[in-house]
Amino acid sequence: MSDDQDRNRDADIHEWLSESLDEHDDSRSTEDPHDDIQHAVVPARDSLPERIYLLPIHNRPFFPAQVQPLVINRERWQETMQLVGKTPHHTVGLAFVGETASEGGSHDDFPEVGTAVKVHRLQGEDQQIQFIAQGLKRFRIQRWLSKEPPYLVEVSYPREPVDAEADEARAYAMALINGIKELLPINPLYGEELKHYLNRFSPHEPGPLTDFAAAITSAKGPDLQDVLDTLPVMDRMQKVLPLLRKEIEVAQLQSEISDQVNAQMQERQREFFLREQLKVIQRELGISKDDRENDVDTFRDRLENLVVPPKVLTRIEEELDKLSVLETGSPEYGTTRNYLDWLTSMPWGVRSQDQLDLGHARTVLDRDHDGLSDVKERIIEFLAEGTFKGDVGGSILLLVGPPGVGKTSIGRSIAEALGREFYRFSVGGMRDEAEIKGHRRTYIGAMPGKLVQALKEVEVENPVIMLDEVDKMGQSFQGDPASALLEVLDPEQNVDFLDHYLDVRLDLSKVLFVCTANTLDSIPGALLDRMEQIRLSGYIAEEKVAIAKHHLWPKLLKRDNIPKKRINLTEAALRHVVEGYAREAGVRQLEKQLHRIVRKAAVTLLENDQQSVKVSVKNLEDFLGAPIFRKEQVLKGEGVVTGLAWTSMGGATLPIEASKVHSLTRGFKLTGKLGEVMQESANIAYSYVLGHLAEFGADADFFDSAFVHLHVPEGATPKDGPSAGVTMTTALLSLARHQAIERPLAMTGELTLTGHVLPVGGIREKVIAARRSEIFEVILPEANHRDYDELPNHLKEGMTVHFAKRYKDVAKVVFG
Ligand SMILES: Nc1ncnc2c1ncn2[C@@H]1O[C@H](COP(=O)(O)OP(=O)(O)OP(=O)(O)O)[C@@H](O)[C@H]1O
Repeated sequence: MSDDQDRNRDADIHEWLSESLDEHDDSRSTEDPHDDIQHAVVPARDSLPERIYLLPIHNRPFFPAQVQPLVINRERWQETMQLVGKTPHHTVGLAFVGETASEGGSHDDFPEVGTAVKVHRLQGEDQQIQFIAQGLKRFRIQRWLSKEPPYLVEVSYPREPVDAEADEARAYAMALINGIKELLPINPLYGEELKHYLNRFSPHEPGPLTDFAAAITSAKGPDLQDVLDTLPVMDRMQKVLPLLRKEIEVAQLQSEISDQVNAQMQERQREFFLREQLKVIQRELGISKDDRENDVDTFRDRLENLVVPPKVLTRIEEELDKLSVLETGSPEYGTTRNYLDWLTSMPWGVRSQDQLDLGHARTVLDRDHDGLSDVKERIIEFLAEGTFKGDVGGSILLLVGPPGVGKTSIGRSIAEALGREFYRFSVGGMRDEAEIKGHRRTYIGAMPGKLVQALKEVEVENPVIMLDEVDKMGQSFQGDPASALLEVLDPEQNVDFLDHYLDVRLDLSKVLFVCTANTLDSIPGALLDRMEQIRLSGYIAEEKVAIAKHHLWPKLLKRDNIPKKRINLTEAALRHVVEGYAREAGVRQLEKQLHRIVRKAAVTLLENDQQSVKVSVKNLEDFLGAPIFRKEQVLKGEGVVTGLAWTSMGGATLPIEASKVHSLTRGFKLTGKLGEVMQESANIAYSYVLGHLAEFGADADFFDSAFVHLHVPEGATPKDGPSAGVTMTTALLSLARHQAIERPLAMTGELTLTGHVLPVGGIREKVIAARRSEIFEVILPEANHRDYDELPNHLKEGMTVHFAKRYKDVAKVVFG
């Protein structure tokens, strides 16, 4: 309501009040329809009028001993009250019509007996009229003068006889007073006011006392009307006393209940007070209680969207309980908080949807990788299988190959093709089982293992996790590496993987594990059995050129934010880089050399303020210096033969030199850091050649007076394996026959003492290595024929391959 409205309303009431209460003396002049009646209302002898207007009341009767504010409906009773205001005595009759009577009521609802009250402090409030009613006397309706509102009646004020022995009446009166006094302390509602009234009543005048007692009970309306109706005071007291007693009982019961409630309230207040005090103390000590609340809130919030297994949930609740009793500053608090942090950071039940779309997978793989068609095909097959199974989880892929051939990059592409998160860590350097399985929480600074860390990071249960260098793990591992890795990788075991720190079971079975290794030799058999091997064997020059052109070079330029056209690397120059500076199986070295070119070119651009720089075969050495590899590096001469080796770094050409040191004594000496197996095969070669000199066209007694030295460069690189048998034999024979091998030719194969050539591993890598060294003629064991046939065409193209069953097949190719 606006202020204006407020003021209007006040003015309204004012007008009405002044009209009704103050100016009643002039009221004769008004045109009130009840004027004639009003004239009839004249004060009774003891100032009680014989004609009074009636107001119906609904809750309970009003007693003559009461003084109480009343509220009535303005619209209905305004007129009545105006008329009352115009009377000299300001008296109105209140009569109890019952709760069910309608607001206006009908004259039938009115009882015979009511109470005349004096109207004080009349006020208007919106819909209501408020006044203070001061009870005067019982009246009995004698005659109805107006049966419509404003109701007007003629009344009498009956006598109220005591009708009893004085003592008896006094006894009742005392009982009433005592009862009222009893109520006082119990029910604060009556309080001071009541005490005040009590002083005014005396046992000698029991009528008002009885009415007052009735009025303060919460008895029902009709019971109270009965009291009002009862004129003989003795009878009335007999009716009121039980009502009062009942009131006392109720009040006592109420006070008991409220005592209990109060006690609880007090306890709560006390707790609140203590907590507040604690906060103050904690604040002073620099520990805030809010930290704990924040922590608990954070942990609970995290659980909201997770599907936490019941056992884990129980553990979390236990730990939260623990947290609530620990000092926030204490080390235990820190440990528990940390633990809860991990427990609630696991992606319980959160999985990404696999995108099993072969077309998309092919696009991703082709976009990121040149060549590797067979590898890509294997991965597509693997994904196709997953499409049928509906899930690729539970498999372990193993990418084997030399460094820098794109194993990591393939792993990433698999994750991207599937739409999964990717996480990679190396197990190569790992010393301790705890790095995989976590420390027990009892250790200071305990941490969960890598797998738990991975899941926290990726926030899903089904990422692609790449474990690098699984072949290098065993070497310095405390505990059993195979069993630790199996626990992680094996679908049978990893369903409920137990990290020592987390100490609750974790399901790793939805993870797609991709391992990488350079060789298979040091991978425990139990593990190898469960892995799907995919081999990346290294690149030939053409592939490297393509990779450099399409991937490495653009990537490097982009990384340094150099526009493509400002450094122009010719294709011929690129080929030179591949052949002269980066001959390893992978492309890391190549990438490094290209990076050098970019760096140097950038300097040239800036220093000479040039728009662009051209890198061609002519000026390549300005950027990279002299080539590291030269064609003439392939050793030649009597007793020198090129072998083919296969190491974890990929395939390699391996020159073997045999030399006659002197002719004083017969003897045989080996150098070149040869492993045991290789030394044995050297001895076999020596024995074999010694026994077959004549057969292969050499002096039968050549070795009788020859101290022979066999060396395998480079001397610092450890070498082992039987596959150089054929090569060493050929080197010795070349020495004995005094015949150098003039053409580029490489060979591999194990030799038995009886001259059989046995199959060897790594045919693919070896062929690649030969091509890289620009050797296009090779001798391979006949038993490896199939391996060679399975090679992709671009590797076989332009190659001359001889397959040898026995050594004499080799000798025939080499010496004719
Ligand atoms: N076939 C390819 N096509 C395009 N880029 C390639 C290819 N092979 C390798 N690369 C790039 O060569 C670099 C080295 O590859 P990556 O790191 O994947 O090798 P890796 O086999 O994992 O090596 P390591 O065993 O040393 O970890 C990467 O930048 C990669 O993108």
